[in-house]
Amino acid sequence: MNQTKEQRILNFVLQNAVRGDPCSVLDAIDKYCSEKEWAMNVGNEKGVILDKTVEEVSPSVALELGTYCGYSGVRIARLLKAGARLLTVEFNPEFAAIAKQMFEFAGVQDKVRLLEGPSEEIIPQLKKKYEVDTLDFVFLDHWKDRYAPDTILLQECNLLRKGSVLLADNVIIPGTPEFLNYVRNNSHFQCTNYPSHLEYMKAADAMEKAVFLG
Ligand SMILES: O=C(NCCCCCn1ccnc1)c1cc(-c2ccc(F)cc2)cc(O)c1O
Ligand SMILES: [Mg+2]
Repeated sequence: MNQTKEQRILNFVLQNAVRGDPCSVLDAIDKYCSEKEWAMNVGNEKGVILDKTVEEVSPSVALELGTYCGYSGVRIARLLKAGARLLTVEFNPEFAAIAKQMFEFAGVQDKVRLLEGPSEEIIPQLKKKYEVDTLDFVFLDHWKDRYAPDTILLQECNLLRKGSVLLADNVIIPGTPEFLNYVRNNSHFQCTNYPSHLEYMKAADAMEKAVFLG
């Protein structure tokens, strides 16, 4: 049976990175996806914006929507303080299986909980089933037309508190117009745009930070 691109990425990591070293995992994925096959990881340029935001927030409970191969999950988890945790949501079972192995190889599996399924089903379960009170940090990187409805759903489920930070990938390409309009015209959010580039490409992209004001 032919391998998928995501399996090829994982195999490259298993053969070229160092088990238990998250940075070597990130470097291996970036090397493979810039030299061999493009893939939709947040990448190293936007990854630095993600790092700085996570370090600023120093979240106890973080949520990621859109796990893919686990690149941004490893990126976030490697920066979490002792006892802090990342919940990451992936709809695609093949991607989830790859990401699970990626987290284990990187040695961050104890900090990360991978939740398989549609975000609109999982978000309403976070409080009771996953023992979440409120979310300190949310990284949005899933279907671009789900960013806005899921941001509304997070508020409806009382998962945001004064100061909760949302960081959205791809607000230029593929683009998230509905989300940008929603948070930028909403007095309950304080927004900041971070211009960057599409992962592994020269095309312009950007990230948007939206701080919930309560
Ligand atoms: O579609 C993206 N991500 C969502 C993938 C499916 C999520 C499934 N899921 C997980 C949880 N709930 C649902 C994405 C796309 C691109 C891109 C950019 C240019 C181009 F020409 C082609 C593609 C770049 C990204 O950085 C992206 O993130
Ligand atoms: Mg993305």
